[in-house]
Amino acid sequence: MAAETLGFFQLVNHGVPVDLLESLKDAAHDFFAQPSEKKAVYRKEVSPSPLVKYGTSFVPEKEKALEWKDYISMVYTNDAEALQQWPKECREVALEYLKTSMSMVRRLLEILMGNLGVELDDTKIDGLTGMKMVNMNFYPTCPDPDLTVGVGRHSDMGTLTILLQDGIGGLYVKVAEEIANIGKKGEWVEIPPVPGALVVNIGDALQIISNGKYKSAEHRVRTTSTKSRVSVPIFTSPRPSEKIAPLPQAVEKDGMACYREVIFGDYMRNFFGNVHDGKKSLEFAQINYP
Ligand SMILES: O=C(O)CCC(=O)C(=O)O
Ligand SMILES: [Fe+2]
Repeated sequence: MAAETLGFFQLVNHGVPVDLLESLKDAAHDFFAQPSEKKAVYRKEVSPSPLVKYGTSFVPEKEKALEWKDYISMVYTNDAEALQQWPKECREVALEYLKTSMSMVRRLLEILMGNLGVELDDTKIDGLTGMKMVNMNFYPTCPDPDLTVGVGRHSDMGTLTILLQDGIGGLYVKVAEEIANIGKKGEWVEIPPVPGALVVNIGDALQIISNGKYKSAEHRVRTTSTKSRVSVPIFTSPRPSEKIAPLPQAVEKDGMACYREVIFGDYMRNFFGNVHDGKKSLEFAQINYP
């Protein structure tokens, strides 16, 4: 199963209308096509809303070279605040996308958790996906793609990420070294754009909670010189106040816990406090037995 190996898969029967996906890509282009002054009002230092942040790269203060991308991120609290505070160029489609995707996220988690012997209820769903955020990424055309990266190697921090990409391509996932039963070990494979599909990938929180049964996916994005690219991820994760740890069912089966209990807010601070460096983020929670 892809969740135990690659950590990435694509879905076509996701229940999110295909014309909504088209509208989302248009909305992303509309937002980023605005003059810089219009977008800059959402820079984190000045944003009128604590839910909305516009920026470039991942941790610009720490990076030696910035990633070739801009993004807008929109945190979900409730419908009313989203419709009031998210940028008007994209608020309606982004909210509809989030809401229609969440039933798919729930179904996926029912299956993934079910495999670990855990039955999902509303409280558990809320523990795993209490924090939700829709981002829009914009990768401008780049005169010399060999000299830049769109997004550096990383895994996502949370539980599941749902990603809409357009037809340009350039998203790569690394086939983990530990995987014995599939070819291309350690190689980067492209996640090809499939019309109407959504990409799903596993984040660090789900790796920790499953005691490593589900692997967060290391991925990166290359730039292109021909056309700008947009992508629209939904990040779901535990809330910062949530404590996360390997499930007792998984630990019992494996005979030991591979990760310690962490407060997710501490995990986030470490994640956002360092530049992208593959799956190094997980070391924060890893237990190293002598
Ligand atoms: O643009 C993409 O396809 C992926 C972006 C990504 O990995 C991220 O925003 O975490
Ligand atoms: Fe990512």
